[in-house]
Parts: sequence; structure tokens; C-alpha cells
Amino acid sequence: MDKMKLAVIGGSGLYELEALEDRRWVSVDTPWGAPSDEILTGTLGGVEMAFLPRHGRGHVHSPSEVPYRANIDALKRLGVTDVISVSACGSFREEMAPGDFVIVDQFIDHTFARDKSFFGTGCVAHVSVAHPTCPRLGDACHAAAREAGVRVHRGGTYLAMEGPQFSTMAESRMYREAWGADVIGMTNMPEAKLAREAELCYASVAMVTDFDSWHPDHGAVEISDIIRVMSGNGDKARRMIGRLPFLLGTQRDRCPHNCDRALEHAIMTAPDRRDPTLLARLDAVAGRVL
Ligand SMILES: CSC[C@H]1O[C@H](OP(=O)(O)O)[C@H](O)[C@@H]1O
Ligand SMILES: Nc1ncnc2[nH]cnc12
Repeated sequence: MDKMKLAVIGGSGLYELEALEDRRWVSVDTPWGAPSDEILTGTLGGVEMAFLPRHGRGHVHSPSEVPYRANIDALKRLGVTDVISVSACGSFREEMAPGDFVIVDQFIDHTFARDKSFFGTGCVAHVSVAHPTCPRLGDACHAAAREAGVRVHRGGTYLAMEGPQFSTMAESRMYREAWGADVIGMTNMPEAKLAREAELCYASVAMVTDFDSWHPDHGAVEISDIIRVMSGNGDKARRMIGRLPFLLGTQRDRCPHNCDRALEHAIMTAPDRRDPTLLARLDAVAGRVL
């Protein structure tokens, strides 16, 4: 058994976790630059926690400019084992209404202007993201949301778009009808891919704020509507997070889905052809296998 250290990455509307005890905002340097903000460390129900506001306090980073690699590296460097992403999203399904939570289990990565891997020339690696979220952590989020009295859906496909503009109506209909997406947001990719490369269990809780722009009765998505729903969603997220320590406990078994062994056979570059400079940058993320 290892010690559980749980991180929450807070999205739009979630910039603080007031309930953390022994709280301290810490600055973490990474070889990939600075994370979105300092990281709040502390405990909740006896479980070690870290909280990182994805857009920074005051919402300073746009979705394309969030330093995704630095964020995941910094959490790994702090000893985090499990990451819960909490995000605002639009919905493509009538039954996934504003105020509902969706425990995402699949992604369509439609982003194109972001660094998507820790690896590259001098150390090439290919991890599997066929199942990009951790079912064990997703189950805990589902149970926690239910215990918190939230209407929650287990499973859904999240379309990650580049943004920052919302979709056109034609795009919205295509994502929904032709691509089969259930919800849409701008941030969970490459975050989920990077968490897998860093051998972290990753679950995504998408909090519905709107029906994007496909719905005949709801018109086009407007930021004012999103902000109105967001604060209620933030309160629900805090209640859900408050239940997690009791469901997860202070110790963890190895991940039964091998999230924490994702790099086991992933590195292709021959040991004698590896670039020492890149290897040094990979110390936290891939130190276990290098
Ligand atoms: C505030 S609406 C658009 C914005 O909200 C979502 O952010 P996050 O995923 O961090 O909660 C969405 O992805 C966009 O970045
Ligand atoms: N409709 C939408 N599209 C993209 N990101 C969102 N975040 C919240 N609602 C969204």
C-alpha cells in the first residue's frame, strides 16, 4: 500500500478549496515552466490533498495557454497519486442538464495549439490512452457526487475544443450528431494524456453549465448564462470533494487498471540514444522507469 495523495484541478468557477486543513499555498518550479498558480496543499478528512486552480486565481490563463505540462509535473513532484479534474462544460444531451455532473470516461481531442506530451526527440514514448480515465477514481467521484446530492451521470464523451470562442451551431451539431460527443469543454485535453504519461490516476468531473448551441429551445451559449450556473455548480463540487477522503482513504493499493504503470513498456528510444537534457526534465514524470 502507498500513501494516497489526492489532487483536485479546479476549473472555471473553482479557484479555492476553503475546507482544506493545515493549508499552505506552495510555489513549485518545474522543468516545463511555472504551473498555473501556486498549489494549495493541506489535508481533508486526514487525506493529503493538493489543489491547483487551472486558470490561476482570478482566471488569468486562457484554455490554450494553461501550462498543462507544468501543472501535471508539479503535482507529480509533490507526490500526488490521483488527480480529479473538475470542469465546466456544455452539454449535447437533453438528459445532461445544467447543474448535472458527468463522470467523463472518454475524450475526443480536437485541440491543436498545445504541447501534448512530455516526451519527444531524444526520448520517445507511446502510452495507451484507449481508456483515458481511471475507473477506480471515477467510481469514487460518482459515489461522492451522489452522496453530495448531485444529479450525476456515470460515463460520457468529452469533446475538447481549442477555444477560446464557443462552437458555431454547425460545429455543435456535428460534435453531437456525427461525432457522438456528450459534453464539450476546452481544457481536459491534453491534461488527461499528460496525467497518463506521468502515471497518475485521472478522473474528470464535468459540471454542465449550458446546452452549447445545438438545442432548438435554448439558443446559443452565452457566458452570462454559464456564470449564473457556475456558482451553484461550485458549491456542489465542494460538497462532492468533501466526501472523497472517506471513500478513498489515506492509503491506496496499486491501480488495478495500471494507470500508475503506464510507462512500463512505453519508452521506445534506445538507452544509448537518449538525450540527457530531456531525461533530466523527465525526472519527476518518468523517474520510475528511467
Ligand atoms: C467559463 S466558460 C469556458 C471555459 O470554462 C471551461 O473551463 P474549465 O474546463 O477549466 O472548467 C471551459 O473548458 C473553458 O475554458
Ligand atoms: N458550451 C461550452 N463549450 C466549451 N466550453 C464550455 N465550458 C462551459 N460551457 C462550454
